[in-house]
Amino acid sequence: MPSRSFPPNPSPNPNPHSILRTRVFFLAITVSASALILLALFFFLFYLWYSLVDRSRTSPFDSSAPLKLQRFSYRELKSATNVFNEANSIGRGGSGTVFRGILRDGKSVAVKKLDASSLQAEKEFQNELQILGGLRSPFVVSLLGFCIEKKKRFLVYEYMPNRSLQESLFGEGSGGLNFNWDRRFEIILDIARALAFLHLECDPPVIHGDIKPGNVLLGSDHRAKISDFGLSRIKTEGEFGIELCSQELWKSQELSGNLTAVPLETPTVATPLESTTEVDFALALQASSSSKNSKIDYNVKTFNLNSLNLNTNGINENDLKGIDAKGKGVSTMDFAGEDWNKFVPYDYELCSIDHSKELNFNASLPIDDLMASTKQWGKDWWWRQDGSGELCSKDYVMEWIGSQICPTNPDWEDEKKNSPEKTNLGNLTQIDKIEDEKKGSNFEELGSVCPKKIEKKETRGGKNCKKKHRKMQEWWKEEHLAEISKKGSKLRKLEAKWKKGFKIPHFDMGRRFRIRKRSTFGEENQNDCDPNVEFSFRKGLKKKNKLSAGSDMWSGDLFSRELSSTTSMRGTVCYVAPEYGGCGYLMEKADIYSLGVLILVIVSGRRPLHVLSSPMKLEKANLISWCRHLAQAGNVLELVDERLKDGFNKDQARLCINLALMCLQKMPELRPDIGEIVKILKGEMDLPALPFEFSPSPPSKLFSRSRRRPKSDAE
Ligand SMILES: Nc1ncnc2c1ncn2[C@@H]1O[C@H](COP(=O)(O)OP(=O)(O)OP(=O)(O)O)[C@@H](O)[C@H]1O
Repeated sequence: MPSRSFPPNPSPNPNPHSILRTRVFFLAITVSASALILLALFFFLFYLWYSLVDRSRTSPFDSSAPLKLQRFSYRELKSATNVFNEANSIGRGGSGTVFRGILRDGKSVAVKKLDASSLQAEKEFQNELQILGGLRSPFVVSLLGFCIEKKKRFLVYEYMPNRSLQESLFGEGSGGLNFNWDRRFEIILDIARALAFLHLECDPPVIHGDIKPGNVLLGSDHRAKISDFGLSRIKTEGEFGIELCSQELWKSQELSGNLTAVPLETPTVATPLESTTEVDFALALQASSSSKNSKIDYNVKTFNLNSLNLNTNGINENDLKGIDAKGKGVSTMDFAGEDWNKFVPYDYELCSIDHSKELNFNASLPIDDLMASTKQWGKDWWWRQDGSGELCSKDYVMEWIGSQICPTNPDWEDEKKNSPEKTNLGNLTQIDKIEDEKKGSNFEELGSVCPKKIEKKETRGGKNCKKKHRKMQEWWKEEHLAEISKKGSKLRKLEAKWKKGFKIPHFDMGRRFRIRKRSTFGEENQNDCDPNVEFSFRKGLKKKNKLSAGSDMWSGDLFSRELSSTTSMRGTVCYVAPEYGGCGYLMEKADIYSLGVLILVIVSGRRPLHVLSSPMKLEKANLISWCRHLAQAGNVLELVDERLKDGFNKDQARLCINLALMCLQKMPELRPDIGEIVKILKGEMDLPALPFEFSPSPPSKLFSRSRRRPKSDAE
């Protein structure tokens, strides 16, 4: 029988070779899969990094731009400016002196020599390099380069032969007369285009933060470019300061019972306000015509110099000694939480507190008490500044008048003799005359000399002084404070609570700011935090006066020019938006507010705050509130510069003024954005309807609050 063959049994012990092969196979798959995953991950991370870097390369952080800045040698700048010869000095700002220079290749440049050992200067230097250094636009002054020589810092700009708008409008031998309407309109459009570039074309957007005539420079063709990015900042992603800010305003309005029905979601395009309850028009006027003088200084983005590619730039790192490694050395603020009681929360109501109390008080006081009360007023200044950042331009005028009401003031007496009209009035401010006669005088002197003279006068004619003082106060009350003197008990309670340390919830997460007056580099005087220390803007003036001799020393704009350069100041008084400082966020709409003021200044040829020689004219002291009154009266064209006579385009002028009013709205959301502004100016878009408070026929109830003289009296 044939034997049955069976298939061979599989070996009970697997072939070790095949096992090895299988293992190697799986290992290879695992390794290659891991490698692939790692590669993919690496690629993803690289892509992420690249896209981030690439994004940061977009304007204004074009990484190549700062590198394009030329590093000048000190020697080169010395020879260009003839060793910084005074004769070549073309201007003086808050942080340094500007010289005209001619480079070896014959090119004209403006060389800004920043004040050594000044934090303000250091901050400006960093900001200009970081922000302006990366910007290229026909509407922005170009930064050509810089120079670092030990502690000295220089910035080199393209030269603008027609200097600043400030000088063109208000400077000695001002070209104001030759500044025709078309040129003014073009300048307004250029400034709007410049802001459009900053807000809309730059990614991330740049907020200038200090739009004013001094920062608008004119080229040989009188086309305008904006300059001075010392206070500017880059808007970082996810910022929503405006909404928060408005919420704060909303809250404060609710608190004071002055409700205006503007939902927080209100679209950016301005719409007429509807009133649900009675609108406190006087308060609105007061608050919106107020100026900001914030001492808060944490918001300005400072540039970390370490982030500069020092090697590429050839900057010696040793040159940068003295700068905080994190770029924070330039910050003047100390967010001290321990001194909360010293700080007051932000509220517009501060500005609307009845000043007549102080006035009445002063009027009935003997002279020495008068001085004491002035001191008291000074304290007020402190707490108004501190935290709230809110100062009213009327307050400035008030304080100024306070210092002027001194019968021994020779200018005042002289002027009285010279002018029968003024003699009758007996108590007029004479800035116009002083402007001519007192150039170079120190504003502080008036404040300090006057009280000394008062002492003498007390024996000679204290009665006289009191009488004049009272007259002045009565007049002032009648003319300017009547509308704000009728505050309800709510407001007074609020004021009382306020002084006791009552705090309104603040959106800035409880941060309060310790304000330090800066003296020299790295040196701060903590005593200045004492709220009992009298803060007067005169201090800033005195400090500044030593350095600068402005033709507008005695003008209304003296406030803005001088204060702008006061240490730890943000923005320029009269130009700075009401929300700036108190809320802490500087947003695009703050620039829009400043643009609104600037438009009015250009159209009217007046400074935003300008005390003139007669009380009738004093009604026009505050350009913004005067403009609002004209709008209510339906006569905005009265604001147009008299020097233009009839040589202006009425439609354009009306458009500009109404547009400015839109920009000057208290609520940032209600202000148009810069894209709309450019379109409106170009005639590509209609101006939205003006809010009802600017319309020619507001409810009669609102008018009843003001005892203002009829327009015919105005001149
Ligand atoms: N590029 C420039 N070309 C011509 N003149 C210039 C240039 N830059 C500045 N100036 C002149 O120098 C003056 C001072 O300029 P600067 O920027 O230092 O100060 P400011 O902007 O007027 O004041 P602040 O710095 O206090 O805001 C200007 O008003 C202008 O007349």
